[in-house]
Amino acid sequence: MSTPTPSPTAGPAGRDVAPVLVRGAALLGGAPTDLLLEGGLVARTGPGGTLEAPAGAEVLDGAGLVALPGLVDLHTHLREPGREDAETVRTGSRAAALGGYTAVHAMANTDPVADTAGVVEQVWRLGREVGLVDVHPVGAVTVGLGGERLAELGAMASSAARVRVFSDDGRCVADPVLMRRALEYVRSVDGVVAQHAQDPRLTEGAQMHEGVVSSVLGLRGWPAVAEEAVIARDVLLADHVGSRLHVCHLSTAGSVEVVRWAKARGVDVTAEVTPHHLLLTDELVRGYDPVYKVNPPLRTRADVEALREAVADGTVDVVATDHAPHPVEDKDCEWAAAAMGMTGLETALSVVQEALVETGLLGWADVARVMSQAPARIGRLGHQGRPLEVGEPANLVLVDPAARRVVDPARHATQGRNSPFRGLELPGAVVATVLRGRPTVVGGALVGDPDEDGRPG
Ligand SMILES: NC(=O)N[C@@H](CC(=O)O)C(=O)O
Repeated sequence: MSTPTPSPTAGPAGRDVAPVLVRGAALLGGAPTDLLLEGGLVARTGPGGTLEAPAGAEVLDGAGLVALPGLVDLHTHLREPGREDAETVRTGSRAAALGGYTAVHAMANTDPVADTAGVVEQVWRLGREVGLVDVHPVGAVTVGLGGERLAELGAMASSAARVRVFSDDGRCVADPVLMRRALEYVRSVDGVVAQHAQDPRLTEGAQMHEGVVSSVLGLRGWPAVAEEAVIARDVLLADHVGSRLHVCHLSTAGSVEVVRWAKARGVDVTAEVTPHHLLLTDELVRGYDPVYKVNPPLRTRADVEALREAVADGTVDVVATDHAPHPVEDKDCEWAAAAMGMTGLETALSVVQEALVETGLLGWADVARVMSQAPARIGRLGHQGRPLEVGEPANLVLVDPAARRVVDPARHATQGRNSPFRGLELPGAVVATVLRGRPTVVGGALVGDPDEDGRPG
């Protein structure tokens, strides 16, 4: 048994919460197991139906449910500070808990940009105040995401927020010299640069994937090579300077090939794919509905198949949401004017079940690997993504794999209504989420989440 690293965001949940007995949930999809959670930790485990509930314990019936470690998102846009009309740390945290997450990485493209210790500490503190998930701010690589000067990476790393993931996401760190310096710099704090791989010159004015559909629609295309060329450059740079690189939202079959080649060569690179790139294709753009407008764009069926295979064979390490909520007025407009981005926190697990579990590509233990363990390891979160064993932090999600539901964004906790899965029937439902021994979601609904007026949720 290893000792978990103390959590930098160990909030109010923990020692002072009542014990919880999870009864008979299939651990990682395996045998029914009882889990007694006490003092924020897994205190005891046993075969299903063998553990007694201590006095005052809350009992969660796990019959028919799968228990996984709490999900960790490596790529969430929470919009606060600056675009609280799109999302806040509170509304995004609610969506995350309902989606089965116990930690999220909040991207830096806020206003002001999270490029100083002050801004990352503000976001981190807001996350603690809400207390539904651990909010780990991502620090910008360059000042103002401007791509010209390195931001205060060291100050953000040594701040209370303990930033380990740095990204200009939404923009690419296009300058190779800056990218090289950033890679060299993060090494000293055991950090990682998460690159949004998009050559800006090859994608000027691009509106969708460059291919048959873009030619038919007459929309400016976004060639696959604009992503693949940057990934190829960056894995070579990371190799050259001996640093850790993470590639955000891989979207093409060619990107998979480049990452596979780099891993075979021993480059310290990890990669993520989004749920939408595992399920949807550019054919959907034919209706000009901006709900399908996203960066990187939806690609072809062949790309979707390659991405699924890449998750199955470990070339892609992580499924990350790229949850990007936008106000209705920024999405309900003509295609060319619409903002790019899709919500994802409340549907990610269901999409992964649909695209990867029901297709036989992943088992539940693999889902735990790509949605919890690997993202926690990449973000250096010692207290998340841990096995559900005695002495480990009690972060977990209970999923009902037999449930089916039609996605209705109006019922989502995120402020964003821009779900590309709306109207689709998807498998699986999050029944309960537990953060450090305290249930945040029970029966598919939030518990103990005070609203803006302080009333219990
Ligand atoms: N993924 C998206 O389509 N949008 C992201 C940033 C981005 O453009 O990557 C957002 O912040 O809205």
